Amino acid sequence: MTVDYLSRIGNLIRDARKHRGWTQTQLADVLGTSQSAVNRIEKGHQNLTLEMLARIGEALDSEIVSLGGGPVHLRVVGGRPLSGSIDVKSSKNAGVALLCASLLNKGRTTLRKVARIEEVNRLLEVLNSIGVKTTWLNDAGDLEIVPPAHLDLAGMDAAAARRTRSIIMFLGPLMHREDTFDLPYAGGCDLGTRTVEPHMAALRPFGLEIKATAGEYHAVVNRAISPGKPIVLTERGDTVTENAIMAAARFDGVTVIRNASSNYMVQDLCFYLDLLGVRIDGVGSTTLTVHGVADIDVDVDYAPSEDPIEAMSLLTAAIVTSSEITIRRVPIEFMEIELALLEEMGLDYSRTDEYLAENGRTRLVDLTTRPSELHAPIDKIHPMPFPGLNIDNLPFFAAIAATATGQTLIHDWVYENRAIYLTDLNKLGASVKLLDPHRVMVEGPTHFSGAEIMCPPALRPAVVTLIAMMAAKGTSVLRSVYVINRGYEDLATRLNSLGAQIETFRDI
Ligand SMILES: CC(=O)N[C@H]1[C@@H](OP(=O)(O)OP(=O)(O)OC[C@H]2O[C@@H](n3ccc(=O)[nH]c3=O)[C@H](O)[C@@H]2O)O[C@H](CO)[C@@H](O)[C@@H]1O
Ligand SMILES: C=C(OP(=O)(O)O)C(=O)O
Repeated sequence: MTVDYLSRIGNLIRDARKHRGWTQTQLADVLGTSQSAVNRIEKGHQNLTLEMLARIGEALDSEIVSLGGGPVHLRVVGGRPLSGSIDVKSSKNAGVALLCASLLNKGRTTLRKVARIEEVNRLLEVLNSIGVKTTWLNDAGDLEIVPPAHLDLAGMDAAAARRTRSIIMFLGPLMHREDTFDLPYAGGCDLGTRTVEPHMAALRPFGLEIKATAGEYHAVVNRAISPGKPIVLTERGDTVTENAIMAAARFDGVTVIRNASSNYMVQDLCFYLDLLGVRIDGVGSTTLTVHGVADIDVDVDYAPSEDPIEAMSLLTAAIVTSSEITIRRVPIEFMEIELALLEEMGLDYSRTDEYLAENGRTRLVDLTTRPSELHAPIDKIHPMPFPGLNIDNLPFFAAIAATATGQTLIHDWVYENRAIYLTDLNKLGASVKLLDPHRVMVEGPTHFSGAEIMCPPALRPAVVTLIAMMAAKGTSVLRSVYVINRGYEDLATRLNSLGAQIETFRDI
C-alpha cells in the first residue's frame, strides 16, 4: 500500500471511530492492541493487513474497504449547477407505517408508488420471513401485500428486523393477531438512544405488556384490559402515535388519543385505515378519535403521499448549488415553515397553485428555485413536532446556513447524537462549530472544496454531506452510503438527471 493510501484509510478509520463515539483506547481494547498502534493506524503510519482491516471494520460496524459485494460509495464531481425538473417520491415514513398496518387487514393491500428504498426492503424481508406474500407489480413501485391466515413469527428474519427502527410498529398490529410474541430490538440510524417507553405506555391500556430482555421485546396481551379513558401520549412522536392508532383500529370500541402527532405519515396511515372501514375523527389535529372494528378483511388500494423530507433534500441541493430547478409534487402543508424561513433568509422561488396527491387528500405544489444570495436568519433554527419545522428537515439547514452570509445557530434538541455529524461539513471547508451535543453554530458563506469522507451513520446528515459535495469544487468521495439508500430511491441517478455528476462504485 502506498503511504497516501494508508493515510486515506487511516482517516476513514478515524471518522468511523468518531462516528461510533469511541476513543482510540476503546477501539484498541476491542482490537486487542494499544492506543498508540491505533494512533499510528489513523495517521497512516502503520502497514495494515487485510485481516486487521476486516477486524477494524467489524469492530466499528463500518466496512472500511471490501472486496466486491461490499459497501457502495459515491464519487461526486462538484461545482456543477443543476437544471430541469424532478418529482418527489412517496415517503419512507408512510411506506413503512403502511407496510406494518397491512398486518391489520386479512385482505389484500395494494400500495401505489412505494419508494424502493432499503428501509422498505428490510421490512419486506421481515414480512416475507413471517409468511406475508409481497409482490412488486411493476417498475412504478406498486406493491401488493397478502397476509397469511397465520403468521410464522418464529421464522422472523431477525437480522433484517434489527436493521430498522420501523419494526417497533409491528407491536400495534401484532397484538390483534397473537396473545404472546417476541420482536427483536428496533435498530436504524445511530442517533443516540431513542426511547421505546412511550410506545409501551401507549399500548398498555390495550392490555399489551412488554418486557425487554436479551435483545428482544417479549409481548403478552391481556384481552381483559381495554382503554377506559383517553390515551394521553407522553411524547408527540410519530411512530408512537401510529402504534396507538393501530392498536385502536381493531379494538372494538372508540378510542381517543391525545397529544397525537398529526405529521404526514400519521395522516397517510389514517387515510389508509379509513379505506379499511376504520373511521378516525380529528386527522391533522392532536386529538384523534378512532372508531375501531374488530375484524378487517378488505381488498384495498392506497397511494401514500409524497415525502416532504425528500422535497427538502432536493430544495437544499438547488440552494447550495445556486440552481434553478423545478421540484414537482411537494406536499406543501409539511414544508410551509421551512419555506417561510428560507424566504426570510432571502430565497427567491415560485410555487404553482395547489393540486391533490393521488390519495385525494394531501395538497401538493411545484416549486421553482432561483439562485439567491442568502443571509443567516436572526433567530436560531430548531425543529418541533408537526406543525413545526420538521425534525428530519433540520440537518439540511446546516448546508444552507453554510452558504448564507453570517452566523446561524442550529438547535437539534431532539436527537442525542445527530448534531455532531454536521461537523463533517468542515472537511468540505465549512465552519460548523459544535457548541454542545445539541447545538451547532454555522458561519457562512462557504466555498466548499472536495474531500473523501466516511458516510455518517445517520440518514439526513449523510445526505447533507452528499449535497455539500455537489457544491464543492473538485472531486469528493462519500464512502459506505447504505444509510442514504435506506431512505432515498436512486438518489444519485435522479440528481444526475438534473446535471449532477455522481458515480456509484464499490471497492475492487
Ligand atoms: C419511521 C418514522 O416515521 N420515523 C420518524 C419518526 O420516528 P419515531 O417516531 O420513531 O421517533 P422517536 O420516537 O424516536 O422520536 C424522536 C426523538 O424525539 C423525541 N421526542 C419526540 C416527540 C416529542 O414530542 N418529544 C420528544 O422528545 C423522542 O424522545 C426521540 O428522542 O419520527 C422522528 C421524529 O419526527 C423522525 O426523525 C423519523 O424519521
Ligand atoms: C431518523 C429517521 O428515520 P428512522 O426513524 O427511520 O430512523 C429519518 O428519517 O431521518
